[in-house]
Amino acid sequence: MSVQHSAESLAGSGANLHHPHHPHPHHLPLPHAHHHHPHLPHHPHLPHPHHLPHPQLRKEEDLCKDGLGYGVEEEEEEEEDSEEDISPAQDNDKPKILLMGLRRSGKSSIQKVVFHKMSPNETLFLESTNKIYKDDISSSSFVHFQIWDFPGQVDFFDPTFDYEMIFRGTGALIFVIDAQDDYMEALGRLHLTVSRAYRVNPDINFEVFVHKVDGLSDDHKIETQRDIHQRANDDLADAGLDKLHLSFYLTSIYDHSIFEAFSKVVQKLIPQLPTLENLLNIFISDDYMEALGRLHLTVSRAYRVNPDINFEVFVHKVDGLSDDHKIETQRDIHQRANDDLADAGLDKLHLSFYLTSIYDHSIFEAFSKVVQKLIPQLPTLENLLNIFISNSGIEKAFLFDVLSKIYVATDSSPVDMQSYELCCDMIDVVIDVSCIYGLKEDGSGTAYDKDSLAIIKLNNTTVLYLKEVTKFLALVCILREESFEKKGLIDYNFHCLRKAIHEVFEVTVVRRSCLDDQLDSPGCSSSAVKAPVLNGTPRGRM
Ligand SMILES: Nc1nc2c(ncn2[C@@H]2O[C@H](COP(=O)(O)OP(=O)(O)OP(=O)(O)O)[C@@H](O)[C@H]2O)c(=O)[nH]1
Repeated sequence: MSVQHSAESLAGSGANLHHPHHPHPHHLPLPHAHHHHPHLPHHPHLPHPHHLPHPQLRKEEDLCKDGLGYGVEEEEEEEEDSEEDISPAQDNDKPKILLMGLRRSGKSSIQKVVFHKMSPNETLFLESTNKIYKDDISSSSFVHFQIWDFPGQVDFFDPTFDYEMIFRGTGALIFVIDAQDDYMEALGRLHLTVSRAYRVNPDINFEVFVHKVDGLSDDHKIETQRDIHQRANDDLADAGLDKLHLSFYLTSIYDHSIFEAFSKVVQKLIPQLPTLENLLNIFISDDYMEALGRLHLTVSRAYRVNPDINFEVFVHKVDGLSDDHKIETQRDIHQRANDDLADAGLDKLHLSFYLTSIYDHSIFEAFSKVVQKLIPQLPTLENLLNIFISNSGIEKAFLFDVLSKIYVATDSSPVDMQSYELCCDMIDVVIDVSCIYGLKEDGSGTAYDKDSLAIIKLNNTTVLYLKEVTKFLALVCILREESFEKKGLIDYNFHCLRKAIHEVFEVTVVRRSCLDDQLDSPGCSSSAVKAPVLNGTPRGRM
């Protein structure tokens, strides 16, 4: 099928094309869509409830003396033993985190996404909270604490609302401000809330989440945070509360920022944190020490049997490390592994290192490089792509394996991660749309075939162009809008490129079938074959 996106329908989608780190807020789950992205990671710093039993949600004694709306949300999942768990003494042992802010600012969404595995899109259907909702995270998380989600319309002047009692046992107060809305009212409310809370308990950590920033441009985000920061602190200074410290975070449930912000809030409540950090450092180094021993054993043995193997080391799961820590870890592993090889007299054995994570594109990038080393036709493909782009006014061209999204070849200009990600996203969009709208009524047909073609114009005068090359490969290019005016030329050049790529692979087929014939003859060692079986061409024996 062919997927021809009109400029209008996708203009403005910009770089928001389903980036794994920035899923589009309105990207609702689509039926039959094949998403090849990794799902959003759960923040590495915070033990995530996914792996743990569902948190116990408890009904507790009403906080107000009568039913004026500040009672505790009743939960159907009440546990039998909840009575004994909810003794005030135990309550007091656990730090309490309050979630406050105006109505619809996103408090319940934050709590559900971070602690209850709710997908961000599902929060669109959350109903307004009208009672204080207490969520005990103790049974589901390493860190014991309670989150109290307040209804937006909480009224401090209501005599039935015992805010003194609440603030006395509070470790952190998170005030959520909707950055997509007019925030003047929220600022007034923030001031009222924190000043009252501070007078009752000056030890509370005051945390301000400038929330829903997914809807704002980068500049706008910074400007909003600066403005809110300034105004909130001015209000405090005017009230003589200069000592009251507010921390600010830009957050959104549609990316990692909410996990990151919550991690910081929780970390401040853990007195053992410095000790924990030290322990973790030791554990990490302990861990890879054993792995290094294993690596050495494996590669040295393999090398002795077949010195032609490419040895590729993935320093993996680096999403949990800071940038500095990543580099340092890679450097250290590199150094130690090579020292071990030198000690064993194996200086000639070359190891390549990659920092990888399944939660971003690094794993695809690394695999692309690994696979490229195994493609004997690579220099030819690279040359062909160079000729193609220079004659067609194209900035960057990738030859992608559609299924795995690894690129088997690209022109010789440097690869920047953003362009690569953009092209990966385009493949996902095309395959998703084809799966949903491109198959025949009876479900037959394939999402990717010889007619597959897509053109997406972004709002920054960039054009993405995808076209089928072989049954498994697609050409994905990035070009400027001006260059796209010569579409006829691009199409013609593409036609020549496609033909040339087919020829390259056909030659290989012929060579391989000769080789196979030789291998079939007795006395031939299969270790002579280094090139992998390639599905470069739709025809022939591969
Ligand atoms: N774009 C965007 N929308 C969000 C985000 N967080 C929450 N929302 C949306 O904001 C709306 C209100 O969210 P709620 O969590 O119900 O807000 P609340 O503060 O608990 O509201 P009350 O219970 O009335 O106090 C929902 O439609 C959410 O989908 C965010 O990070 N980005």
